[in-house]
Amino acid sequence: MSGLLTVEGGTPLQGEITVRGAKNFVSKAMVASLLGEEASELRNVPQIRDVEVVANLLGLHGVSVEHDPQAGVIALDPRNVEAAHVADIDAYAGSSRIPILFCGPLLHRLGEAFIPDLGGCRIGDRPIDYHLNILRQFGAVVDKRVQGIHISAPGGLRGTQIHLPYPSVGATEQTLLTAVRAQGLTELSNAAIEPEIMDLIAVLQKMGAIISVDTDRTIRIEGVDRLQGFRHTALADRIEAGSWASAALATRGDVFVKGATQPEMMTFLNTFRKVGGAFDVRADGIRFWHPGGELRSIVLETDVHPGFMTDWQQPLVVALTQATGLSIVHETVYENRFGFTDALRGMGATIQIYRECLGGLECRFDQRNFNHSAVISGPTPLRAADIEVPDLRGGFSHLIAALAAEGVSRVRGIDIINRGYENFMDKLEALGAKVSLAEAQGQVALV
Ligand SMILES: CC(=O)N[C@H]1[C@@H](OP(=O)(O)OP(=O)(O)OC[C@H]2O[C@@H](n3ccc(=O)[nH]c3=O)[C@H](O)[C@@H]2O)O[C@H](CO)[C@@H](O)[C@@H]1O
Ligand SMILES: C=C(OP(=O)(O)O)C(=O)O
Repeated sequence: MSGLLTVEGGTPLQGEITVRGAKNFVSKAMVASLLGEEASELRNVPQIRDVEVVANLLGLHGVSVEHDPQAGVIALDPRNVEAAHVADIDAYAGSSRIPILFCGPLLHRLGEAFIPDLGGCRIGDRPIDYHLNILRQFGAVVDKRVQGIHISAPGGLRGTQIHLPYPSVGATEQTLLTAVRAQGLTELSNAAIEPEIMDLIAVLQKMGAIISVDTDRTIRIEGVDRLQGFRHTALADRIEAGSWASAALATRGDVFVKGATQPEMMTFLNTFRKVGGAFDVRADGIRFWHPGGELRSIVLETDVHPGFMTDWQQPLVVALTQATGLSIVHETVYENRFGFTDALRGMGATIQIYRECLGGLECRFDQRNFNHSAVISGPTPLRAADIEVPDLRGGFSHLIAALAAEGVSRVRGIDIINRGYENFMDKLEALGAKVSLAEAQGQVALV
């Protein structure tokens, strides 16, 4: 789906949509299948670009992948894993951040790997220094090339003690996926403990791994000689659920998000309630709605789990433009995640961005030249505009703003949104949004 999206705003989103498995878990579980000596099966898999990219990368490595997108089932058979040709793999440069997580499994299976340059959202520098240091600590040899990285483990991989400078999600997953079959014990301190990581640990345990998680962010992994396949149902995508919740709030709507689950969304739900949103947790999902009256401004800091996650920040900021008073948002996870507010200002929002830390959390960006705090003054009516989607969550936020704005907006580059939001055009239609898609050739298709 490429092209231009026309959005006639001003209609509250109303109805029901379904959210399936988490983008930030499913792709990692697919990589974990490489470690098994038998086939694995993953359920509740959403039809999003990141899943497609990882399926293709696994295919290039000889994994047989059978995907039933409708049923959300993916079967992965890694029994014939082989090194992929560099040229083929390189075609995936810039496609997502997941290739870096192939290192550990491929080193165990083949003794070497080639990793293309990474993609993902440009919301900061996103270095991979933790990943490479971790791999070196396990005994890997890292050879950075002009494009991509070649990695080998001539002496095998041995368990080690790792302390993360920051509880990075990817670096924690890197450690898990490498340690489970390394020789001996690995201890990881200051680990990330996001629900998606816990679900990955559940998958690895099903495969035969021995992993314990302490309350002080220490994860211990006892390496084992072999792992089997797994059967697992992915946890729900709490980012997508939070995004639709924010869309309901910003458009004064009422959306039942089937599949959304409470435990992983506790922090979001608290914030949603403080802003003045209403929700009802049901057995099969969560209903989110604007109860009428004014929304309240809040002070918010993004943080690692169990804090308010950074990926919820961008959609919620759009709703905050409709809250009365001054809201303050301190982004402590990424140094450059407020670029999307330029377009919101163009639509009438009053948002100022600051280099200073406007919050009390310890922040790596203090006294550095990063625009990582925002002050939002509301409520301000939003007006339609022409918008270019900058990244996944920023793009969805622009879509929310267009839906809340009076008039007809034109949103370009919506393809990026497919990376993390399954069938979002169908969902918008189900919620009564007035949207139409003009394909690249200029044809307009009503949805
Ligand atoms: C595919 C996926 O799961 N993406 C999620 C994952 O990204 P990802 O795993 O890339 O995010 P990390 O948790 O690793 O990044 C957190 C912070 O650590 C820094 N860092 C990270 C690694 C490193 O080697 N060096 C370094 O400095 C990053 O620049 C960032 O400032 O977690 C993020 C934080 O919840 C989410 O926003 C992303 O949606
Ligand atoms: C930043 C995100 O993802 P990625 O790490 O895949 O870029 C996101 O999902 O908001």
